Amino acid sequence: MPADTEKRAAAQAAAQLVEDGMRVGLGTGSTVAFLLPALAARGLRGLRCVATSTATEQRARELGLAVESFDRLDRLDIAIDGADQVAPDGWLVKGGGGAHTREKAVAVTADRFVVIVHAEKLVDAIHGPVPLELMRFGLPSTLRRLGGRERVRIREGWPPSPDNGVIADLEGPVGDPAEVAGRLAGTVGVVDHGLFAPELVTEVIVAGPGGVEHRHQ
Ligand SMILES: O=C(CO)[C@H](O)[C@H](O)COP(=O)(O)O
Repeated sequence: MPADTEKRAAAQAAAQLVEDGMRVGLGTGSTVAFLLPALAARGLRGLRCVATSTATEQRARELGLAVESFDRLDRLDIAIDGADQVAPDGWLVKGGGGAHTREKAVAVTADRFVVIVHAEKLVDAIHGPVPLELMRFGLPSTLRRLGGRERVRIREGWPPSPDNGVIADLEGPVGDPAEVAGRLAGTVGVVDHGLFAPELVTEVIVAGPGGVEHRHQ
């Protein structure tokens, strides 16, 4: 199956998990772009959605999905999002689209966090680049404490948007994701990082040449 066919298949499977009246977190990216029409096509009643990026919000609204501010909801029934890497131990890398801080905030709010990927996202072990969101204030200091510019590459052509701070990537091997995630979380100036721990994830839906597989964590 070509990647887009697989992305669509994973997205359609996830759309089936949503029921009338649910509060739904909508992720960001090209796989989620297939989720939004699949969800809209279900014609569910009383959905209340929050979006992890302005791009997702705009597209969801165009499709007639009711998107509200995340300021108004403190619990979600389900959140559905893509990923850049999925490791066998359940660790994820997210943030290829620079939305990982919002995506994590939405994921932790949901009773059920469902990840939708095509088979190429499966990796043997988590590796760099790991997306970062950094405060603009004191950026040189944060970069130095993270290991300098050989270790952290600021994404070119990503000016600060209403959605994000400074988006960068931590390069090189990751080793133990839990250790790296802890170190990044403890680094002043790092808003958040794209490592998602297995405990955050309820289910990964993987679409590959053999069909769609639901992996429960
Ligand atoms: O984390 C993300 C955006 O910040 C995306 O979910 C991730 O990059 C996967 O994107 P795609 O579905 O386009 O491969």
